[in-house]
Parts: sequence; C-alpha cells; structure tokens
Amino acid sequence: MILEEIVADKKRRLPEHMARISESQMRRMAEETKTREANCFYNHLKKPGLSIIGEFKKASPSLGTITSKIDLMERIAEYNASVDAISCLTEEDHFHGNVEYLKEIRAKSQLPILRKDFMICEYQFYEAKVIGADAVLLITAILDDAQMHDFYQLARELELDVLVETHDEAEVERAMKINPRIIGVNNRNLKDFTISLEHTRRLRPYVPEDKVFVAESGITGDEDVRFLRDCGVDAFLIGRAFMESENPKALAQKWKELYQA
Ligand SMILES: O=P(O)(O)OC[C@@H](O)[C@@H](O)c1c[nH]c2ccccc12
Repeated sequence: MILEEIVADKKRRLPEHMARISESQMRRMAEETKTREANCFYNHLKKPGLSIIGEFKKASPSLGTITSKIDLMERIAEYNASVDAISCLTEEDHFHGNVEYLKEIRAKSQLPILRKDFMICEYQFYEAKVIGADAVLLITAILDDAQMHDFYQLARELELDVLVETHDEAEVERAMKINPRIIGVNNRNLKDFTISLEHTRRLRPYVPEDKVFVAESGITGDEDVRFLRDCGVDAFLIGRAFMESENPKALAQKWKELYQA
C-alpha cells in the first residue's frame, strides 16, 4: 500500500536530514525559535465562516506531476490575498516537496503555515519549528496511540498547532483520544486513491461541534462547496484545484461567497 511505501522512504530519508543538522542541535534550534504568534493556525480556522487552507504541492502519487500555471511567488501573493492558511508539502519522494519551499513561503507570507508531511519522528517536529511552520499534520493511519499522544504533546510544547487527519470511524475514535482541537477527514482513500466527499458527511457527527472540522482533498467544484457547507464544515484544505488554476485567488473568493450564500 502506498502509505507504507511513503513511510518506508521517509525512514530512509531522515538520516540525510540528520546528517546535515543533528537531532540535539535541531532540538536546541527549535527551542530557541521564537513563536511567531501562538495558536495562529487554530485561530485562523476557528473564526466564523468558512476558512480555506491553500496548498502548495508539485506532485502526488494520485495526480502525478502537477504543472502549475503560475510560479510560487505569484501563488503566495494570490494565497496571501484570499486564503486563511497555507499548506506546504515537504515530503520529497512522492510529493516532490522540500523544506526549502516552506522557508520561501515563510519569507513571503504572514499567513499560518502547515507543514504537510509524514511525521514519524521527533526530529521532524523540531525541524518544522525551525523552518517557520506554525502547524503540523498527524496522520492517524500511520501512527499508533502512543505516538499520537507523544507527538501531539511535543508539537504543543513547541507551540505548533496540530491538524489530526482521519479517514474512517475507527480513526476518528482513535484521534479523539488525544482530544485534538483541529480534526480533518481526508476524502481521498490512500489505498486506492478514490475520492468521495461522503467520508466527510458520514464522519461529521462523530466530531464534537467545538472542534475545528476540516474537509481535506477532492474539493474541485461549486457543487463540492455546497455539499460540504450543508455538512457543517469549518475549513477546506484544497490542493489540486488551486494548483491547476491560473487564478486561485478568484477561486477561493468565489467559494467563500458561495459558502455564505
Ligand atoms: O489536491 P487535493 O485533492 O485538493 O488534496 C489536498 C490535500 O488534502 C492532500 O494533498 C492531502 C491530504 N492529506 C494528505 C497527507 C499527505 C499528503 C497529502 C495530503
């Protein structure tokens, strides 16, 4: 299964990162990194009305290489003017991401940034803080309960917000054990890549109203926006539709209006 492959490749990649900067050094650097604005990712998603997280990704196992019609600088300017947070893939082998992209975005944006990666060891959390991320992703499917608990704690100690990703009932139940403030449903099945917004609708009742509830993946058209509005979703995480658009700003603004209508 693709998730296992990605995690295996991640384990092979980590020593490369650690050879550049050791874990003890990265930890020290993280502890010395000033928090830009505590809880900013959470606060930007929590505010009334629809919030949108705009993603930057150059490729994915399901979509292959994505050819963007605008360059990264233009994209950041468009996102700055229209979305509430930015998600940046930093996974190298399957999503062609890099921590350098996140640093570039940090230099040009005041928006909260989510480090989108497959987080499996403490080093990545320290690194996230050092490169300027405000939040990290925890994927329930690749972590056991103890890891979920410990990584969540570590992130919060570093004053990073956490988006906890789920895909089915059992994962939501496991995720709720750590009582996260932000919980997402990935509409993409990572076993066969099928996408259905039904996952968000079905899982909505299992997530208490006081949590920030995020619909992730597969949001590409007006119908999707209306459907998710009726499900009662606080935020959208959108990659492909923005990556393929010449004008993601106009798209984000249109969908926010539609959500309110
Ligand atoms: O491009 P889409 O279908 O709009 O999806 C964005 C985002 O949800 C997706 O990239 C994603 C969701 N969870 C992930 C975990 C790892 C990597 C990527 C993802």
